[in-house]
Amino acid sequence: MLRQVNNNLLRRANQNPWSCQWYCRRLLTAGARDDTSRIRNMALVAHIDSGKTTLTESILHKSSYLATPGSVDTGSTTTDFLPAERERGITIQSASIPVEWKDWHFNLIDTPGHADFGMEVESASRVVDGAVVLIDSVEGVESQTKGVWRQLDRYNVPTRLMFLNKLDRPGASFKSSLLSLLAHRLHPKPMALSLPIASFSPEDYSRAEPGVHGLVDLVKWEIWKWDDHGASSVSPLPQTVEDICHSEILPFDHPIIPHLAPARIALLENLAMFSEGLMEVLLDLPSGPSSYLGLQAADIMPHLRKATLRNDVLPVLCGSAMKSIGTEMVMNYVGELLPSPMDVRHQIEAADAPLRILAWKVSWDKRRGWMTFVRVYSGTLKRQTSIYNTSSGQKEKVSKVLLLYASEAEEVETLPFGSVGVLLGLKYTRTGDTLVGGRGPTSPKTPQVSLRNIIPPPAVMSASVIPKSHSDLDPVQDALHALSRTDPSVRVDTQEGQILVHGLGALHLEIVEGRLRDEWGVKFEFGGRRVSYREGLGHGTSSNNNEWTTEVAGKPVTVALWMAVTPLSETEHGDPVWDDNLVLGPDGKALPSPDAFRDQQDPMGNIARGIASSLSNSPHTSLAFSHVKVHITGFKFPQEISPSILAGASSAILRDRIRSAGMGPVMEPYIKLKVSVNEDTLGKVVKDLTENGGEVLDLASDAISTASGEEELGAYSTDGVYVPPEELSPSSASSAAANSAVSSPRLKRTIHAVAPLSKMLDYSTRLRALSGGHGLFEMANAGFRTVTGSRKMEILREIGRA
Ligand SMILES: Nc1nc2c(ncn2[C@@H]2O[C@H](COP(=O)(O)OP(=O)(O)OP(=O)(O)O)[C@@H](O)[C@H]2O)c(=O)[nH]1
Repeated sequence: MLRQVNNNLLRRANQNPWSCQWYCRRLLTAGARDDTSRIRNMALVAHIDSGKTTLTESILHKSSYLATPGSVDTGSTTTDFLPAERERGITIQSASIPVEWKDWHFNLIDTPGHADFGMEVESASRVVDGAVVLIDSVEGVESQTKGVWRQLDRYNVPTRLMFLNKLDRPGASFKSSLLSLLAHRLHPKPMALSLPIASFSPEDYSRAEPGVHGLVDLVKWEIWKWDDHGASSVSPLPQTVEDICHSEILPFDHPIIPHLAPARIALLENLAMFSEGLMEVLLDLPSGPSSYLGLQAADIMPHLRKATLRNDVLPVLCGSAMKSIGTEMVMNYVGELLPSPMDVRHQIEAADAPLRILAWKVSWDKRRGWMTFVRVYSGTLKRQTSIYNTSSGQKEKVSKVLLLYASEAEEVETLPFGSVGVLLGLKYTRTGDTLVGGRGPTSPKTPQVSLRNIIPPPAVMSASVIPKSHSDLDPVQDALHALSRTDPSVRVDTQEGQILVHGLGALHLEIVEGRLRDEWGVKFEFGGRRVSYREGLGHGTSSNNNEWTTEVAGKPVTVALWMAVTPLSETEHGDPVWDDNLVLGPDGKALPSPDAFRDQQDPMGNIARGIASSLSNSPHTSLAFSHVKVHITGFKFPQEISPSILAGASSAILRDRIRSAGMGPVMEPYIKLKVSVNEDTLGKVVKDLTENGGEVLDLASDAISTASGEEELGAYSTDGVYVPPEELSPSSASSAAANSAVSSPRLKRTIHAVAPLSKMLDYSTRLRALSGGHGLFEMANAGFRTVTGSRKMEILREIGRA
């Protein structure tokens, strides 16, 4: 097997851009991925444009995969290889890439930051064991930072490292970024492991130029310096402040020197709060700061690792991905602190257990056909084996197993437990399916429990797809079917003879349109875009009917289903699994989505299917429902009932209840907006927002000004010292904004607002006109809101129901 790997590597090494250095390293570490304790399955996640792809390029460069890092700005990156990604300079699909670094094998997934491609973050979050979350140090925590943070929570990925990126930018602030983690309640104990050094040249640091040229690693007690080409050098720091002043490492009067010892002492003492072992070590040290400075990293790291894995602390690193400053430190700490598959308790997971894998992404490649990205949760997957899809109930044959280096691939014989790879040859598998070894459900060797599914976020926009001619209908439908297999957040249905494609936003639909044309080559027109509205439960008295009878083979069959159907209360939240409704079983617990019931005979699964069908289509408006709570309290049906009759009866009973309650409120999707304009056009932009149903939430430029009520929280500041809560004031946070205002020729203002998505579809054109071309904006989904009476009439007219 090793020889085959080596031949592949040798062939690849002769091709661009695979460097010889990388080839040598791969030869030495080809076995690393077989040692599960050395695998780190991790994702880079963040708000749009925080620098994930740039950091990925820098990691690929530092790990010798690339001779020089590519750039998002010139469309030359490895992971953003789709034409649409290169043209727009944004990531659209997540790309996984294996990285060999020191003793570790990382499976790194670069994810998109734009909320329209949230499905990609959803599926990446499902299969990783840890994540690096980036923030732009000028902006601090942004709306989608919180979005991806919640996605990681949802898939139970507690172990994260934070990377404060873009410290080279004017207006960047390490301290404000650190404080914004607390202000937005991302984590109560962010712990800075490194400190930035703006400059080593006395002329520059005396003028306090912005930028970053070096970092101090507070754990390893060493100093990193980078030259203008991103090459690094590292030196140990002396154990006394006096020796640091007399060393050549830093100019003797460098302003950071007085902060170094307090920062390390604070780090150790704060960490000791979560580790009795480290507390004992510190108590045994002779008194005086030099004993703290002399403590070896090997004595600290096990405590830091445990505290990180338990999520007691959030390790924070910093640098500039564009200048490759801090990249090696991120890679070192990913290896040292993030969990291996063996550190995480997934459902049933072991190397010697029967094979169980999860398909977390499916994509189509003209050359290779269907490519299924999988993670092995137990056992070992071999090439040319038959596997069984517990979700679709179909057998599949694996023809090839690949490790994918973005668009390049290396063929391997096996994928061991805990690893991530790509399978060729699977014909039916969709994102979220569980695949197992063995011959099928009847075989005792086939594991019966499915892995947790991946849930697409709710669609907020749709467009009609009109085939150019009758002969184009089938190819268009096949292409849409294939596209929704690769991207489950694209949903397709037919309403009144029209094909509708639903997506997560305007950009998402634009990309869908481009992919249908370019990748599948089908001929069609895209009709007008429409936001997806929802209906809520009517306020009338609903019938108490809980029975439904039909005839089977001439005999009556009666199904009874008792349930309470109410709107969600103010304090209740919809479940994304149920498209923002809440469905509870007889035990009062949330019912899983119908897809989660793998056994077709399971009565609860068939009832769930019926409920889902009624909630997806209102008898009054044909809109899907939102914010409805269905609590099933009991059921009765003949034992030999067919699954489809039970599902149909459940659907009919709920539909009857909904119909009798009358038509409910109509809801429409809202978006959060962040608009940045010059001061002189602020008035016009705000007026336009309010005229279009928007609500301005904040005109201050930094999100931290909302940090009220953070009484019990504090943070570790630039010098690593704990900042008490009283210092978490708007003024301490606004220094970054003030800096940028001073260095900017015209005063910029940032507007935070919410607005109905339907009124913002042409916002880029509108804003360009209003701001004289100087405005910038970002959008993120803000959920569904009930509309007023007049707007309801407008919507009903738009959808042809009034
Ligand atoms: N000054 C500076 N610019 C950076 C840095 N990192 C990234 N950028 C720039 O920020 C922009 C966005 O960078 P990307 O790497 O595409 O960000 P991303 O988070 O991958 O973007 P999406 O995947 O589209 O969300 C590009 O213009 C980069 O050149 C940095 O450290 N410093």
